[in-house]
Amino acid sequence: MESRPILEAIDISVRFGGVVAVDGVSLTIAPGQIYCIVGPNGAGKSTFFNVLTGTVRPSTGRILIDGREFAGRPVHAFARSGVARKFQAPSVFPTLTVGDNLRVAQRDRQDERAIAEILTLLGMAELAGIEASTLGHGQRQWLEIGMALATKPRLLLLDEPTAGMGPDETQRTVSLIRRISESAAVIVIEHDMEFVRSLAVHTMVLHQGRLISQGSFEDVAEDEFVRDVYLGRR
Ligand SMILES: Nc1ncnc2c1ncn2[C@@H]1O[C@H](COP(=O)(O)OP(=O)(O)OP(=O)(O)O)[C@@H](O)[C@H]1O
Repeated sequence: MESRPILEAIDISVRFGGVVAVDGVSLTIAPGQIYCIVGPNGAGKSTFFNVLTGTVRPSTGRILIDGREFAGRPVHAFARSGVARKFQAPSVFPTLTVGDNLRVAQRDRQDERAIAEILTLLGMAELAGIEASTLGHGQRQWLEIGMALATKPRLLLLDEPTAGMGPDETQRTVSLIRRISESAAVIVIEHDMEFVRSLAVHTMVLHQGRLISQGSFEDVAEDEFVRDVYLGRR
């Protein structure tokens, strides 16, 4: 049975002056689903994410969370409804311990059990007491994902979570995202096609603001138009 969608983005467009950054894109995501959004630079991926998290108001289109209209509502209303985001830019507090970074990120009363669960999920239970500044790049990225999880999201948006990671860390991130999807839907923007291939989920390709292809990774990778876009022929 199909679960009820958490979020529906319907025919979203975003204009910045003369630039149409997002042009009529729709997406529906239900609990447990994972989507990947790919596309060349300037395709509109980040702007679309900004719409889904409430930081950019769409010029036209509707955002429904649990069936209620959210377009134009403030970013904290999206967060309160369970939409969380890990940014590309670092947000870890380097002088705090790993555990304290997670505690700071918790919105509600401190929940030590939830912290312990997140540390286990991240594979970083042994590192709870160390200063975040001493973490390697991959561990820091995972901690940031953990900080987003500390808000107990129902929908987690990840913007290039494997940027700067080697192949092993990238594969660990694939496993981590699969485990996260047991409790939250996940949408990932990613440039690393090996990651997208491994994750093997519903993939959406944006180009010049438009959704030009979607389906399994294999479907979109074989799409002639998508190949042309990536090879710079369009
Ligand atoms: N605040 C803004 N004001 C004006 N134009 C913007 C703004 N934000 C984005 N744009 C433009 O909108 C288009 C889409 O940009 P966006 O950052 O969403 O693409 P992207 O797919 O995330 O690219 P990248 O992979 O490089 O991050 C680009 O032409 C960009 O220059």
